[in-house]
Amino acid sequence: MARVACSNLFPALSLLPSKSPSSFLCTNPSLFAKSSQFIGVQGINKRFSSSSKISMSLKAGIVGLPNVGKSTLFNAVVENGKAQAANFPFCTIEPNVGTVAVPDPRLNVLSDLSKSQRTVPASIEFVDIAGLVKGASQGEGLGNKFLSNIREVDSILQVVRCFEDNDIVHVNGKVDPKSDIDVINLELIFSDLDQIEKRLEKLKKGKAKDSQSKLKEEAEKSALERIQGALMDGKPARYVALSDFEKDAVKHLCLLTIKPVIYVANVAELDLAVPENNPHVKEVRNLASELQSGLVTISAQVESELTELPSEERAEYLKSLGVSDGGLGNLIRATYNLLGLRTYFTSGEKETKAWTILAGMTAPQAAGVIHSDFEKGFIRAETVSYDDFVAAGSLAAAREKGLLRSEGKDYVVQEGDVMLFRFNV
Ligand SMILES: Nc1ncnc2c1ncn2[C@@H]1O[C@H](COP(=O)(O)OP(=O)(O)OP(=O)(O)O)[C@@H](O)[C@H]1O
Ligand SMILES: [Mg+2]
Repeated sequence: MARVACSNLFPALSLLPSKSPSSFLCTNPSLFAKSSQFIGVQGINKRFSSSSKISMSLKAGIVGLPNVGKSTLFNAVVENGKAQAANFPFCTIEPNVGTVAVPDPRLNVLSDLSKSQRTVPASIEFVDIAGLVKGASQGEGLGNKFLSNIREVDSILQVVRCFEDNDIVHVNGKVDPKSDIDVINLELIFSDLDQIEKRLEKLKKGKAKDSQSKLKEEAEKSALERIQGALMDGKPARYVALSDFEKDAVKHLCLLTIKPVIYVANVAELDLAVPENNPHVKEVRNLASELQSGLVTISAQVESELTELPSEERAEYLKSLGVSDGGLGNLIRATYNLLGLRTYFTSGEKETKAWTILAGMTAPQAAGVIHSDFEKGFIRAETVSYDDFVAAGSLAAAREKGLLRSEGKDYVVQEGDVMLFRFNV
């Protein structure tokens, strides 16, 4: 997998021209960015919530029992990741946070066609969280502190130990994915139940000031009662069908079991070529599908060793294990999709860049990801699909062939669109 240095994620900032023309056709958004306001990919979170009223942070939390390989995975996935990873439980206490570039082969194709000076991938954040043990919701191990770290992420990557190694301590004495998954899920359920109980107590007092708040409180109460029922049956909150209004009403609780999950089967290097030969992996696959969640098989150990090798030796090492790719790229992309994220591109001589949006965002909202002025002054978007861009060879050629569409403010941006925004400032 081609890895991209994280320093690429934060483009050099340039100043807005002091006298801006009233209408721009923007091929290079960073040219029009004010240095104090345009803060690269990381700034996206803020802009979504302020200008588009879409609350989004792009965090995926790495969760699991102690000593299963979470920090090892974090170090492999985050460029220059420096989390302490060692063979003893509760090695991690404070969470480690790092930015991860999302690999996307389309970027280099566009960049080559546009002869771009630089290429900037989309990114997400990974958070390496302390290990969880049975009883955490009652304060065992690192207990509630750990659970509050999970509350802050948007999706969960649950690392499940599938490698046998007598030298690596397993907190419950043996490798048993079903029991490990049950422990984690139960603790998350207990924590949610506790929170819901307290909240329902408060809601009973019914302190809503106006009819709108009253309606919202009623929706919250009804949703929480249904979720409580599911949790009592051992089912996560994400199983409960909620209307958009109800989802919004319960959002402030940041319930742990409402977050989407990917199970990460952490295997020994010898299992990487045919993971299904490992019965533990089969077990995790079955459980993941029962729990309506994704599965990615990876060897955190191999991935971390790969980062230590010079790039020319990496392919050789993977070949010796019978694979061409370790699966880290798959994990990052799966996480990106799990977060409900989509990509559109801008591509010109200066740069080709992948921009992150939420599925369903309109053209002005997508423009607002680049700069809030683009959203406020949005006029039209010139758009071509990735495939049409590649077939035509350039934006100019796509325009000549009539493949470039002029879209208005209601246009819902599609995955892989290559876009130019026309706007007033
Ligand atoms: N696939 C694997 N095969 C063999 N050993 C592994 C594998 N993955 C991780 N390990 C080893 O497991 C040990 C624990 O790893 P790590 O510190 O990453 O766990 P952790 O889940 O972060 O633990 P904690 O919860 O205590 O912070 C390390 O010695 C690491 O080298
Ligand atoms: Mg750790």
